[in-house]
Amino acid sequence: MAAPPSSPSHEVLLSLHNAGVLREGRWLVRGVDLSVRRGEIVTLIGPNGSGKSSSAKMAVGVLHPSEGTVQRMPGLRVGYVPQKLAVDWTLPLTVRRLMTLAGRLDDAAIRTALEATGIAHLEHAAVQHLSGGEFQRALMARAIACQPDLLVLDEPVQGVDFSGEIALYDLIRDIRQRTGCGILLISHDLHVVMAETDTVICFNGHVCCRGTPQVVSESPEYLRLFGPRAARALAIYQHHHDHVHLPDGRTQHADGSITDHCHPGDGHHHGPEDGTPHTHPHAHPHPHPPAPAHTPETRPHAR
Ligand SMILES: Nc1ncnc2c1ncn2[C@@H]1O[C@H](COP(=O)(O)OP(=O)(O)OP(=O)(O)O)[C@@H](O)[C@H]1O
Repeated sequence: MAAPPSSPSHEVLLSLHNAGVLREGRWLVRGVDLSVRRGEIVTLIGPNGSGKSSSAKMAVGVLHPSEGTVQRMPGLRVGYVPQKLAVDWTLPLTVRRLMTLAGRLDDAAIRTALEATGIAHLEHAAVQHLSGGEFQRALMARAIACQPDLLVLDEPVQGVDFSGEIALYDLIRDIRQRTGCGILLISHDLHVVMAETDTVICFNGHVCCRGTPQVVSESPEYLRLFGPRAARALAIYQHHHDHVHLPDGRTQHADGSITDHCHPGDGHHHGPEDGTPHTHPHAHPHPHPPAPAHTPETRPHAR
């Protein structure tokens, strides 16, 4: 693996060009352009059902694009933490066994990954008895054990309380720092965008907008919504877009027209979806009305 870079390199690990998935006549997501370089953290945000997981699945090859292309660096090693894992919870399963389900790993690789994720003491623990945060660490250990070039993490903080969330983001930052891998991170909560994120891409059935995160502590609105504790560790980004997502899921364009879907090629957009601000009446401090911060009770759990 390459030496850890201090900033993202120019080596592109993965890129999606105008990629989309069509199922039973419906586009799950469409018009996705994104790339991840070695050492770069790219975070996908957006509301439920906006196409983040479908895009990640295209990236790792679980879903094949119905249109567009997905290119991976030859020989790319990918570590993937899916949003859902099909595990039979009635069968005894240790952390060690969980790590080797997907393929052989030698003892040293297992130990190193467990130590890096802070759960070496849980190697022989039953997965069923792990806390939410421990389980996410076990999944992370599994993903990094093969020394991936690219880590794809689909909502890695689900089922984890606030301080656990911060600890997991610290861990992700450390992994990037130590190994220099690229990271594609998915979150549907605006407030969990990592400060270390190089690029944030906002989905809403398509790539809605993208940009660089900005420190949330500078945003009074964000502070009011999520509180100063969140602002200390996390970041937000400024973006511009040329359309409004209506509550019923339709899209109102800058020309006033309303369509069921929104796609870069549908003739309604006035600027490229490449970070260049579109013709736009106003800039939003955040991509969409943010979802309320999860409480432990409302947060979806890994199991
Ligand atoms: N295999 C599938 N077949 C049919 N529809 C699907 C399939 N997978 C996902 N969908 C639909 O595609 C849309 C996008 O789903 P996706 O899981 O990509 O969204 P997401 O942004 O990751 O959402 P969340 O934040 O809730 O995880 C959703 O409406 C979902 O119901």
